[in-house]
Amino acid sequence: MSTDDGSKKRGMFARLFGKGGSEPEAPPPAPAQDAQEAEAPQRSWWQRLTGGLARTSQAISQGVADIFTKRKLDALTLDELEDVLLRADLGVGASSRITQAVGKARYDKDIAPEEVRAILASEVEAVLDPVARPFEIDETKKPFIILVVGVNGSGKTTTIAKLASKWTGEGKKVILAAGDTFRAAAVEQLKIWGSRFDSEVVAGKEGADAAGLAFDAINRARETGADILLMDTAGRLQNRAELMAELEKIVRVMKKAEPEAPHAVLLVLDATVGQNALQQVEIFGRVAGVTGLVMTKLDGTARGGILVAIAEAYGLPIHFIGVGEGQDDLEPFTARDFARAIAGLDAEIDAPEPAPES
Ligand SMILES: Nc1nc2c(ncn2[C@@H]2O[C@H](COP(=O)(O)OP(=O)(O)OP(=O)(O)O)[C@@H](O)[C@H]2O)c(=O)[nH]1
Repeated sequence: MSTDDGSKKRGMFARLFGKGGSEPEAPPPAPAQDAQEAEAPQRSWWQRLTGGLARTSQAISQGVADIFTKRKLDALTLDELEDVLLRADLGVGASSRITQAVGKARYDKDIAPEEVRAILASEVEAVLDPVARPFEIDETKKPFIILVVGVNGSGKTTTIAKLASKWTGEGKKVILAAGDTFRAAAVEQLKIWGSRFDSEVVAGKEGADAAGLAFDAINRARETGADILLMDTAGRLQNRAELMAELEKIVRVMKKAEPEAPHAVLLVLDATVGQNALQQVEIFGRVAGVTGLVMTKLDGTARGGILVAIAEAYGLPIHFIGVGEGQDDLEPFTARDFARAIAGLDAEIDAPEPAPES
């Protein structure tokens, strides 16, 4: 790992747990829950969500306002609307459907930008609703084994820390497996998190075989009666065949320890990579049998519509979204909130009934 990566990770660690400037080696002084409470943000989830999605919603709202203020709804304005939606990465299918729905509502008449945004929200919600699935842990499977995969820097380790913190807070016994065996610092970091959540961390030597580690971690989780095993993996580019073959091997070897393992495979996607995320879903899905998605860094992009394009293309469950680096910035995904947030609506306004066809 480069020094830059190291300081970036330490920065993330400090922000997550309020330990400004702490090195990974520092002894953990306070339980994560206390640190979290001490730092408890005053903002509600809705405020964090709308704040995180502000770049996307501003781009859409501004685009819609520029098109529809004092102009009639016609073929030209509809084309312009479709462009705004495509630029926000909503994808061809959703953008054209939304545009058609808006056209149907008021063709050749004036339409207020707010009405356009309300129609947009209801169309986006319809696409997302079938994929917005809470992440379920099957308690009959003990340990419940979760493999976390994704490209470098997508937010896997952060997501693991946030999930482990949440589940240990709910009284579950969680074991972490430091499958990023290439980076000593990643292993160190998981160990520190583990001590904060009172979770054992199974780690091998630097450069150890990640598949062997997965096998050991499953057995260790069994021996200790853990409820959940969260397995980190090294970041890998989806177009690097040898790294993807290694991931395949991890899954294969896991099945030797537990035929049904992994019970869940979470693909962590960085929203800022745009359309490349679609290819990641395709390839990780094929190699690792992804069961659900976590989309991070929606706060870092004006193209948060990518989530809609992914939902439409793959129909995979979306379990969590990340809208910031803080511990509270990862939340279960809900279609309605997301749709309203990117359309720049507040939570209460409902979409107008479409006008009857003439
Ligand atoms: N703004 C923002 N940053 C995030 C979010 N989630 C993660 N990050 C940051 O993204 C960076 C990379 O996150 P990691 O968790 O280290 O990513 P990783 O996938 O484990 O990376 P590798 O181990 O290199 O593969 C860190 O600086 C995190 O703080 C998010 O939702 N929003």
